[in-house]
Amino acid sequence: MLTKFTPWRNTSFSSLPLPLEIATKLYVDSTSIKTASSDFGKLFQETPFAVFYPSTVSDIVHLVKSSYTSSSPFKIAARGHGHSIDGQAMAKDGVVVEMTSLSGGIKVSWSDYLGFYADVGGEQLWIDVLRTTLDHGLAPVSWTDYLYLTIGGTLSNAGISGQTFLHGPQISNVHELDVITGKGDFMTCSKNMNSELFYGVLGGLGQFGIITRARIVLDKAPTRVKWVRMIYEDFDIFTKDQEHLISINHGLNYVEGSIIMKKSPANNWRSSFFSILDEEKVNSLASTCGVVYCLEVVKYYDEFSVQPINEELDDIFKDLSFKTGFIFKKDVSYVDFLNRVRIEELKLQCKGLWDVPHPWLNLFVPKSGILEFNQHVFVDIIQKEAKSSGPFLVYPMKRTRWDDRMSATIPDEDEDVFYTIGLLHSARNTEDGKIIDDQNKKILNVCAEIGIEIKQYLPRYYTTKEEWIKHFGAKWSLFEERKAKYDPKLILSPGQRIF
Ligand SMILES: Cc1cc2nc3c(=O)[nH]c(=O)nc-3n(C[C@H](O)[C@H](O)[C@H](O)COP(=O)(O)OP(=O)(O)OC[C@H]3O[C@@H](n4cnc5c(N)ncnc54)[C@H](O)[C@@H]3O)c2cc1C
Repeated sequence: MLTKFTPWRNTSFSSLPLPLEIATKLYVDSTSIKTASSDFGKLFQETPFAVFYPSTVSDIVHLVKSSYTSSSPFKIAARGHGHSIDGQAMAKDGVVVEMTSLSGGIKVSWSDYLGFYADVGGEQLWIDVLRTTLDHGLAPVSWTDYLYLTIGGTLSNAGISGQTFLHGPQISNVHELDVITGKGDFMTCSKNMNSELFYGVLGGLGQFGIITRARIVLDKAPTRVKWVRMIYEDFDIFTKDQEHLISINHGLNYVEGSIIMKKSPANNWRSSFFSILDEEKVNSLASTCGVVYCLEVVKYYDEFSVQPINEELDDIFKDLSFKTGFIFKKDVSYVDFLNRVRIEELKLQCKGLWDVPHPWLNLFVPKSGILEFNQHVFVDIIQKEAKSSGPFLVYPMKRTRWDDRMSATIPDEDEDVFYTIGLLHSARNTEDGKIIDDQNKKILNVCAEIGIEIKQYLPRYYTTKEEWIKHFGAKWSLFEERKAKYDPKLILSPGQRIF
């Protein structure tokens, strides 16, 4: 049965014939609209016409088909956990699909061909994937630092963390996807089936379809981790050691790094790793030096294993050149390590400091430009201007772990190594947020002036089509072709502001 959904605000919807079961899942109440008009960034607002709460995947198929077949198609944005920075999951005057109202579940299986894998609803949070797979002694291999993000949200970008150098980003660890295209077609895709859609969607910023299921690679889960941080005074030596660590076989499971300076102390909302005394020691060195660099590594192990884990680590660390006396070790459960940011989030939430503006800048920097980046950005801008306490991340990854057929873009350079930078600012208020945003733009300009060919990760500062074309580089024409094929009416993920 068809019904006319009669909205109170937008006449373009009033003539839309929607099946009754779809119309009744569209909400225009102030709470739904307010949530869908805002995100983690707290910098940007865009009001949708309605919010859609699907119960099934076919509800979304009907919704997208209704838009696609309409003479005046409306925009549709899948919203995962809304942890974007400025409106990427919003749809001005369109419909926001609250993916988390689905319950696609998490199912662990095994096949001769794939080994262990999990079929996971696109709306699921990574923390729930972790908990469910651990019940089977298994876990995904590639993570983000924070686990309260959805499968669909991170696979639309890349999904990176300290494991990326070893396993590639999360998009490199997917066997298969179910996707609803911008025409409302439900398609299963993989490397061997509808492969163009598969590669397009992974890192595709939501432009080609809505992910409703992902088949994710699993491996045996460890139970514990050795978690170690080392301090460096010299950026060149710090990055050489990082690159050495990601080059050795059978070495570490996780390699990251960060910048510590007076205004950006050793403990921050990413984790309270250091004890009070150790933190004082590191912060005091940072005050003296102006800026120091913190290498962060992890080695997984099993509590019942006979493997001599400490000796193994000592063997790896003997080749490193961190400052003598500045190595700090912890031994924690695998879950506590992976879920480390949540612990800090809850503390900040109690103090009212989590729901504040987050003018983040995430970049991929070619290896050839990383030393200059340190001088011109970390030292000359971040340290001198001291506008926020960060945290500020810097760690290397390997090009060979990324699949160039996917939409995600990384720096164009022959070197296998490139760096990820995360300037994860929190601002006290909107005014501060704007000041930090201006600093981010200055950083982008400085990189352009000195010729560092960066790529924005979680891109948010492109305002023209030319900038997007430059961002995708050689991939742009394929990106455009895929858009014309899978979302010809430009319905999906308008908040990315590409088309
Ligand atoms: C505290 C914090 C820590 C973070 N740490 C990391 C990190 O370590 N590594 C990392 O890589 N990223 C990290 N991020 C960034 C994060 O991965 C992205 O912002 C991601 O998009 C957020 O997921 P979400 O579910 O909130 O997506 P949303 O913000 O809801 O959506 C993001 C984009 O994906 C689209 N989308 C959402 N669901 C789907 C779907 N099912 N199908 C198709 N498109 C969809 C949306 O339309 C939108 O364009 C972090 C973010 C936060 C807030």
